Amino acid sequence: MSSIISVANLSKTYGSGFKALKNVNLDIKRGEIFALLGPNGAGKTTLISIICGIANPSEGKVLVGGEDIQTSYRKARSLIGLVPQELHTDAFESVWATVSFSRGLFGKPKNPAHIEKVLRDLSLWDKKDNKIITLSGGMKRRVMIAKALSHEPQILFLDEPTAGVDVELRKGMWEVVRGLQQSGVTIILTTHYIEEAEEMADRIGVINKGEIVLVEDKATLMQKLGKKRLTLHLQGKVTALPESLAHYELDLCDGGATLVYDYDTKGERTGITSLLSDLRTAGIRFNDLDTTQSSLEDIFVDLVRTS
Ligand SMILES: Nc1ncnc2c1ncn2[C@@H]1O[C@H](COP(=O)(O)OP(=O)(O)OP(=O)(O)O)[C@@H](O)[C@H]1O
Repeated sequence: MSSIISVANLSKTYGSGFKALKNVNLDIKRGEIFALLGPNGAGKTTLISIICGIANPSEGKVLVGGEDIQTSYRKARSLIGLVPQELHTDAFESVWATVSFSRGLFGKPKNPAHIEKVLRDLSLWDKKDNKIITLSGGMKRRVMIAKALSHEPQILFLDEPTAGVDVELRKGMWEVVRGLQQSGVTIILTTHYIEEAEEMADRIGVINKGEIVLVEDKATLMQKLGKKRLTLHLQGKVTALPESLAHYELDLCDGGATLVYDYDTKGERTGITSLLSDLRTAGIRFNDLDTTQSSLEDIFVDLVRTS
């Protein structure tokens, strides 16, 4: 997959002297869903604003579809649709007028067939004549996406697309975003919901204190950084573990009814085979066992803490 966005050596120092971005390098592949994760104040909005040409970098370069966002702003910007967190629009306008107006801002000729397609894709067609003020919160968010898609961009930025919406609406939004990807749009989303990144993203980038601390395929990330936990359900309760098992750093839980062993999936050896053999030697038997993989949330918290 080729890069549709290329960010090189990007830094941003605000007038206050605060360094919000420090030498960021990032490539976004055409057609992917990329999730940018980071705690509050990490620099997500600053990064997106620079890529979209809303803010100027202090150093570095951004290419969008091969166009420099500073020297070829109009061309680069026309490739991007930006869905901000808040809807800035006239509450008394109709859905159709609002979305058509957004297209006009990019100097594109009228294309009612495209606007109709966007509204149908977002299940807003039957609301096209409704005033924005009469729409539910979920519909308003979809209007924001429709506005961002009105000028046929190849890239869509979604800044916290599902912040504060209920679980059902969130899942509906995920469907919409997947559909957009299938239609060929590259999607970059910022989110505080780890579950959202886990569910949606092809790749994940983690930003912390203005630095990109990790960019990885989601599946590789989960595998590489994920720890696994083996839980053994013991036949009888055990009050203390023999010295011979000390190096496994086992935890006795549930009043001695279960034994928990954390192991690294990265390691050449998990230690499971020898653990089971040593348990047998120690006379500790179990009825059942299960393993669980650490979630992206565990990985993220670890990364942000240690970086
Ligand atoms: N205009 C500005 N002048 C000075 N500092 C700023 C300005 N805008 C943002 N900052 C600072 O830069 C840092 C990064 O802000 P940014 O909004 O990019 O973070 P974020 O990752 O988007 O956070 P959030 O998740 O809370 O939206 C913050 O510490 C913020 O206070």
